[in-house]
Amino acid sequence: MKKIVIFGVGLIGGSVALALKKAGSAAQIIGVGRSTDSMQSALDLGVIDAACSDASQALQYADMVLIAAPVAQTASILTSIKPALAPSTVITDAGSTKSDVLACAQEILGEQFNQFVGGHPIAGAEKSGVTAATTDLYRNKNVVLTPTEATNADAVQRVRELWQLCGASVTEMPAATHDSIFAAVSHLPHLLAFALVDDIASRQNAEQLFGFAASGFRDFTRIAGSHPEMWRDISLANRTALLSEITAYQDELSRLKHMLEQSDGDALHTLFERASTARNNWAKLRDQ
Ligand SMILES: NC(=O)c1ccc[n+]([C@@H]2O[C@H](COP(=O)([O-])OP(=O)(O)OC[C@H]3O[C@@H](n4cnc5c(N)ncnc54)[C@H](O)[C@@H]3O)[C@@H](O)[C@H]2O)c1
Ligand SMILES: O=C(O)C(=O)C[C@]1(C(=O)O)C=C[C@@H](O)C=C1
Repeated sequence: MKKIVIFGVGLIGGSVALALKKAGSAAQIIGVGRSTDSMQSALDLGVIDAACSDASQALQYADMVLIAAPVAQTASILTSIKPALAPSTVITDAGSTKSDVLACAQEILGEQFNQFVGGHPIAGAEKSGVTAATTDLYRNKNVVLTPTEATNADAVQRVRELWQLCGASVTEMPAATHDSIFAAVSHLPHLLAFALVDDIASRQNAEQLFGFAASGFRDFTRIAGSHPEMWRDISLANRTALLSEITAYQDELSRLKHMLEQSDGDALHTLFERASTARNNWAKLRDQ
């Protein structure tokens, strides 16, 4: 790869750039951003080789385009790319939702939709911006690709190689499967953390409550410090799957509430034991 253009040089896009540099890739890395300040930071930190404010100019001789901006920005970015998109350029993205991104790519790219490979690195943080980017963010992490029947196999292979160069393992699945999985294990947990912190913060004695909150609260709510725009976009894009997950969680809470109302210690113990075993098994497998 000789040239990659990254739209959105924040935590995710910046970490791809740093990982490519660490892997010794000779690719020229061009950043296209929304704010001149963040592009200047990306240049100052040596994350990108050059910043460009004109999409057509940035795309000249590009082998690959990576969109790493909030998912609701996908349409305007693809629209800006389309007039200058050569048949040999592969476009991919890092968005946390996939059905919306693919629908948007199909509509905007038309016949060139076969050059688009949906992607999602399953790695991140509650921090955002290029200053949070790290070289090893993707090392030993999963990346999901969501090619369709229309997707060019060579394009998929090139995106696979990009993430492998960043140290990740690549899996493929349909976009709808992706969105239902991540509604359950990523999007719902973020909403729960935001909701809990918002509830505590809006109480009259919030200062007192926060004053005594400790590591349990910190672990449960770390992700409530995440980027509001990013999570607004994810929530709306994956609204249907997320609504089902909220209902399932409300049902579980209702069962728990009933056990408490009945002072049913056996039922509570059984539930906690089941959850504790599942959580510990998951952590063991993950840390292997
Ligand atoms: N943060 C995570 O944990 C995580 C993990 C996996 C995937 N993602 C996905 O990756 C994408 C980027 O997230 P992030 O955490 O890097 O966010 P970020 O806020 O750190 O970076 C996003 C960057 O995109 C820029 N941007 C916004 N609109 C743009 C536009 N129209 N054109 C060009 N640049 C634009 C912003 O200025 C910012 O620099 C999102 O789609 C998110 O869903 C995030
Ligand atoms: O570690 C975090 O802070 C994250 O939220 C990362 C996380 C997640 O695991 O839910 C968040 C969103 C992404 O799309 C992928 C990963």
